[in-house]
Amino acid sequence: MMSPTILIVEDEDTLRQSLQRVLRREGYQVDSAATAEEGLALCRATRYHLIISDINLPGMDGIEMLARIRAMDADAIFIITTAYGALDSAIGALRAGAYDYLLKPVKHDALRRLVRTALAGTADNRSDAPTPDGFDGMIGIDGGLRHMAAELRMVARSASSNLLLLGETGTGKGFLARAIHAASARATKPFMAINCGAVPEHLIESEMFGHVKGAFTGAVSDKTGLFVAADGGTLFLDEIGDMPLAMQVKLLKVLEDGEVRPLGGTRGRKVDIRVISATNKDLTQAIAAGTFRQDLYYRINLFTMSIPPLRDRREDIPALVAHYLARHESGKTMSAEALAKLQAHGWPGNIRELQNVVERCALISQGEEIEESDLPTALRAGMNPIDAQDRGALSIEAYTKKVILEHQDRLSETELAKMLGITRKTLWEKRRKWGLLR
Ligand SMILES: Nc1ncnc2c1ncn2[C@@H]1O[C@H](COP(=O)(O)OP(=O)(O)OP(=O)(O)O)[C@@H](O)[C@H]1O
Repeated sequence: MMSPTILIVEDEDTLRQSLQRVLRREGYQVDSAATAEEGLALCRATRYHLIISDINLPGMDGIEMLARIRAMDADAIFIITTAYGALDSAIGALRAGAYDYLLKPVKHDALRRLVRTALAGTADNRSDAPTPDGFDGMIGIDGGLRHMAAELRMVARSASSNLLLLGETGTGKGFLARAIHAASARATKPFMAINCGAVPEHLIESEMFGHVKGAFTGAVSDKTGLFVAADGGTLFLDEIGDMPLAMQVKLLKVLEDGEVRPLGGTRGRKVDIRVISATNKDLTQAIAAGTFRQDLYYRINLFTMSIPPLRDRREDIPALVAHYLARHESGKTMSAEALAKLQAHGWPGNIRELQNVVERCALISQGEEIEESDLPTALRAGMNPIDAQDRGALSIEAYTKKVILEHQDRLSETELAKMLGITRKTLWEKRRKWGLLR
């Protein structure tokens, strides 16, 4: 079998030569060019499987060259090299169809690995067969998440860019992180997760980086940290906004160096990790308030994706309900009236809340069909209605008044107070102020 052909376009002589040497040693046929114009000329004569190019070149830049080569050969795979400070242009390259990017200074290990993954299955028989798409079965990918579909595929393809997922609680940030991992070239390697808000501060460091025996009281044996356990794969940092500042500094250092050292250990270890972080906090506000480091923020969010709350993707509710009912294996279905109620609900707890409601209904309903009367009281009573989202337009006071007037006939004072998130005493005081005492 003919070995794959690679073209390197790099204006820095020593770098170009070293990249060429590393890849030749791997058995590839490698040509090189010092400018985009020269690279284009070579591409007219030879079809390369893979092109590795710097973005910043004298004359025509790497992205322009990418577009021109693409026009001649739609199958060529591009890897872009870029300095950390110019990551924006790497994102531009990914959007223009580059397979992935490598940060300068290019690490030989990372280069070998990425080239191998990029060429896997393409060597010598570049086919038109579509690659399997890890998102095909995901609920909402053709519905309320369809605006994210293209971006998701791009993010999965670029297996090394760190990603930040934003969304309210229960919108599926953890679910999406897993899906992205599973659809990426890292799929055969581990996916590890940690909730930065749930692990006590003094344990986070050893959870993430591990420790050696005797590092602190209670460290009775060596412990492997998540970074090492996830090597080659994906690390999911949930609630990153809750990470203590001291830990943020340490995390930043690991992300910069690609090396972790266990607590009490003397030697570092290289790791290759994609970090997917998630938060329901406004990190820019946290940065302004001094509780989140800006430099870490830049490291973790090469890409940002916002997952819409369930109330903004009501079209997905029937499919989600069907999914959770099928999983319950009771054969029960949801009546049209009950489904209508579910679609009118505001779902402050998003998909997780929906899942709980459906599972509970499947358990308690008597008949084959889940009726409106099987739904939780709060939901039937129209608490947290979908139009609660309009409250943003009202002042809190006006909203509170509206809720009291709308619901006081069928709710007790305790239920009303709970719905408004205030105490009964506060509710009474507001009633008195507005002359609404019962
Ligand atoms: N597209 C989807 N299809 C099916 N189930 C989903 C989908 N998205 C999320 N879920 C389910 O919804 C539940 C909540 O998702 P997940 O735990 O990922 O939310 P989250 O945003 O990470 O929440 P939190 O911020 O509270 O940790 C999970 O049980 C998950 O399996």
